[in-house]
Amino acid sequence: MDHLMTYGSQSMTPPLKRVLMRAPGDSLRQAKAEDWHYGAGFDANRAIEQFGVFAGLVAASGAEIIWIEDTSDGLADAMFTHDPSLVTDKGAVILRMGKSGRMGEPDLHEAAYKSAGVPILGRIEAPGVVEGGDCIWVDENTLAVGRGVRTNQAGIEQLGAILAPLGVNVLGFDLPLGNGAEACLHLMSVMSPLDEKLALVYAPMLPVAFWQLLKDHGYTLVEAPDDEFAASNGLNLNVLALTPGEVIMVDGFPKTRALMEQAGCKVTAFNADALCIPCEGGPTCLTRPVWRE
Ligand SMILES: NC(=O)NCCC[C@H](N)C(=O)O
Repeated sequence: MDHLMTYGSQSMTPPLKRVLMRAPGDSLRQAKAEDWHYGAGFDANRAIEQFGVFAGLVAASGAEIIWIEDTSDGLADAMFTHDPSLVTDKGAVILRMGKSGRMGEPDLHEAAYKSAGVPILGRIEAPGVVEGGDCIWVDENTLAVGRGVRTNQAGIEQLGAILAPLGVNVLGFDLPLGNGAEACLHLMSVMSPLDEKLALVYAPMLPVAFWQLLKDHGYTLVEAPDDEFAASNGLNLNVLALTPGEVIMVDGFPKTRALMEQAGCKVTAFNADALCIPCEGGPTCLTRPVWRE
């Protein structure tokens, strides 16, 4: 069981020990912005450089990176490894994507887990869809799941059935439509865990029952400012905890940074104006934690 213990992640802030990532390469270079809903500022070569800086920060934290290779498979969004799978203390769940261009990604994750010795606990099947960005561990027995454009009720029910034997309660919360069906809006677009009971939120878009659940669990909520949420396409809110209270954010949002620092966090920022902001995914989205402990 020894090396098999090198997975498990039912909370989102303990030290990141192992993480699944995919460096963008030719698939991103070949991507047409309009096909992928990438916005102004998209520049594949600069995005690739910025990803390199981000991966350096993750590696410097001591986390082991399991790499999925970009084999020019045309899966431009596959750098956002947070979304096609979820890892529990008993193994990985292979998800099913709500964005049609991403349907090929879960198979890449399944293959990566097989070679890394991480068991596959289950798989979301049609008509269910669930994306990892919609899943938030409120505590190790409670998984909140956003019901929206990327995740549907059938998927939430399947996930609930897969996780019930682990004693995990899966709770669905309705998301707003936001900027429309083509845009990326996950539950994690409106909340990032920073420490065990500390989270950065964009309060106006939080599902009320989810906000109540966080309060009932004793969370302190740091509220991101409207202007930086708007200016960043929501990416000021997408913050990766490397360890409790030590986080990586996208550079350029000083008010959000100061609020996290006032709440006791150590913040590192990297420039992602060609990567995260146009491609609609931040530091959490670029990582699929496989082992946190
Ligand atoms: N967890 C996340 O928020 N992932 C971001 C994914 C961005 C990607 N362009 C997408 O639309 O799926």
